[in-house]
Amino acid sequence: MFSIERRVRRIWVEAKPTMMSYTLEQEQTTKQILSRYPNNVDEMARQALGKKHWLVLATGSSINAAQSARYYIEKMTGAILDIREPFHFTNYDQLSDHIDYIAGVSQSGQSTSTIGALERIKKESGLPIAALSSDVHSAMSEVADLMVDVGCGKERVGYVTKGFTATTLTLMLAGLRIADLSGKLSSDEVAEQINQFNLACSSINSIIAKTESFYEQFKDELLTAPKFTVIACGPAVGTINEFETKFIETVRVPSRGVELEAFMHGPYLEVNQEHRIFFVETDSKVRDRLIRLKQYESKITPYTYGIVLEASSDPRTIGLELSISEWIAPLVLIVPFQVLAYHIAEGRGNNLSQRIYTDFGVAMSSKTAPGDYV
Ligand SMILES: O=P(O)(O)OC[C@H]1O[C@](O)(CO)[C@@H](O)[C@@H]1O
Repeated sequence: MFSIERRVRRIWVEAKPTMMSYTLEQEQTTKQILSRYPNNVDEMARQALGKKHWLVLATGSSINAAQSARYYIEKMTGAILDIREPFHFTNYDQLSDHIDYIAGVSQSGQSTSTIGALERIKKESGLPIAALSSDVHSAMSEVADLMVDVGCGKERVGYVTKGFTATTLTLMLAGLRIADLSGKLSSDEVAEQINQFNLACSSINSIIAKTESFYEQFKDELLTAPKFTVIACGPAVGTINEFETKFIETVRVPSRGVELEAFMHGPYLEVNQEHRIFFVETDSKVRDRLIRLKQYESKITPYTYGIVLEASSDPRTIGLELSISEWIAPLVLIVPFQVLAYHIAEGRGNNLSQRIYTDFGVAMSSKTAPGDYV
């Protein structure tokens, strides 16, 4: 295989993008988004300044991105983020009086459930509505007061990767800008946050390279897996939800992301010696509990693996060698799972360039228009 740098350079001459070529674009795309701070999120930050209770509506990878950014935004702003599935919200939920800010997130801007939820809110309230998308002229723009460009351009494959990191980063930066404007952070503290984002974005190609060598080493175990489980806690719960989405879309074997403590109340009972379990560790205050669980499960199945932020000498663990907080970590913790999803799927013979169920979005009216896919 060519080096990551050479593969990144080749993307621009390849006619047809793939999930992997978009994965390889992420370092450059996230660096560009970061370089546009604060202008890219300034309007949203001013709109949301002082708001205490956000309702965030999104589905698929977009809700996973919102969950990945949630704790960072909450820490930065002091606001509470109530993140919900829009279809369920529209048909069953009440619009609480406590809500004072609305954010809809749809990378395509074409998910009818997200647009429908925003339409309901517009009809029932005068709450300010921001919509984040990679297409600011998409159907979602008709209902939003403010369109926020997540800055990655259209992603023309069904299994999004760069749209996920771009959305997560844009949301996090909006949180940072609010902290900056409100005076919650000093200019030195803002610079320290930017520095951590820089470290994270600049590490993406090296995370891809590390994951590919991990994959080569454990290929046989990964390709024959009957089931994947990933366990994490805190902000990394957004990561494991996106792992689940990505593996189900591409690898297509049972895959589940489970929050640490939730795993101990039912899911532990199904573990057998064939299960493949990943543990995602950050500098969490409950990290010891995660490590204890990993030790316990490693006695039941030999197929346990780790992802940690620091370096690791354990071959079964991908050490990202990255000094960033657990709040920012979800921006890049997803990258190993994107790379594994692609290689395991292709290795199992799922040709991801061959689209399937192409009539689904139109048949079920889940999108306003057929996907603009290659
Ligand atoms: O972020 P969007 O464009 O609303 O899409 C939500 C989800 O729907 C899909 O497009 C599938 O219909 C996923 O790829 C995506 O994660």
